[in-house]
Amino acid sequence: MITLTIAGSDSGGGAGIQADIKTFQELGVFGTSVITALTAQNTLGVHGIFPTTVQFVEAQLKAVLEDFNVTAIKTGMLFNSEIIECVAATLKNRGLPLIVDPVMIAKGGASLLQQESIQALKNKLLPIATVCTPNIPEAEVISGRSIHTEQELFLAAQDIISLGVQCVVMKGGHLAGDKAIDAVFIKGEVPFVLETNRFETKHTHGTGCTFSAALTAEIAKGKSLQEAVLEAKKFVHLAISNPLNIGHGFGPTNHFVYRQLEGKCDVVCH
Ligand SMILES: Nc1ncnc2c1ncn2[C@@H]1O[C@H](COP(=O)(O)OP(=O)(O)OP(=O)(O)O)[C@@H](O)[C@H]1O
Ligand SMILES: Cc1ncc(COP(=O)(O)O)c(N)n1
Repeated sequence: MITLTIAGSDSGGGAGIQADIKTFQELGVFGTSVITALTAQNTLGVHGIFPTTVQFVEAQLKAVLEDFNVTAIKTGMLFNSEIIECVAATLKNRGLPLIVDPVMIAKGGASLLQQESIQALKNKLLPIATVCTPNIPEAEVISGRSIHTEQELFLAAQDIISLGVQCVVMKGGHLAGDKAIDAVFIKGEVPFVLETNRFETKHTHGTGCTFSAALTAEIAKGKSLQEAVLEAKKFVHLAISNPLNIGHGFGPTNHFVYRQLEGKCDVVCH
């Protein structure tokens, strides 16, 4: 199986392209990449961003797609509307599963998507996406709705589905409480929730990238959306709850442990 990630490079290795490729590797799929920006980044923050030109994003896309039989694609940091439009135009009509992680702001506060690009994300990329995996602040920006109640969460998910997405995973990692709860909405099906204990740690750099990369790998292997989100939740939970404790700030998660523990992890699904 061959997967493609279209995202930014994280020199610190915890998020972005590096997190995606490590996750692909651990889940037994071959990862290819299109780099949309270089970031000078470590566990203390983003110290600089050097975006790729749209021409070179296009060249990378062409090189990968011409040669490899890619089975699933994910996007992460896309940085500007030119890059979003180029990615959308290239992937349109290819009929490949597309997982869009609508990365907007890094945990340390750096902007990874220019404000004026939200419209391109909504109008060009999400209409061709299979799955969208926003956290709550990202879901609020996309839906234009503030989310404080279950009803508002449901309505925001419906708004995103109405853009053309088949499945929305609302990630609850940033919410308070002793559980880490994600709500899964699949078009035409009853929504469900995936729940684990919340692990108390500051080492959650790249959790969203890791989750969406695991989801992409499982979809590439032919799993159903339900099976793929469950496996991705297990992967990210094990990665968070077995921290590596590296770096001086908000450290990366542990991409090795899933295979060591043969994916054994308690996730409640209801
Ligand atoms: N402390 C935690 N313990 C257990 N699971 C967690 C914790 N924090 C996040 N998760 C899980 O990690 C996954 C990613 O969620 P999160 O909300 O952190 O995404 P994100 O905000 O997009 O991440 P990022 O900040 O890396 O972009 C979800 O399945 C979420 O429930
Ligand atoms: C290149 C890149 N992509 C994504 C993130 C988001 O991850 P986080 O929110 O954990 O900082 C990041 N920091 N850098």
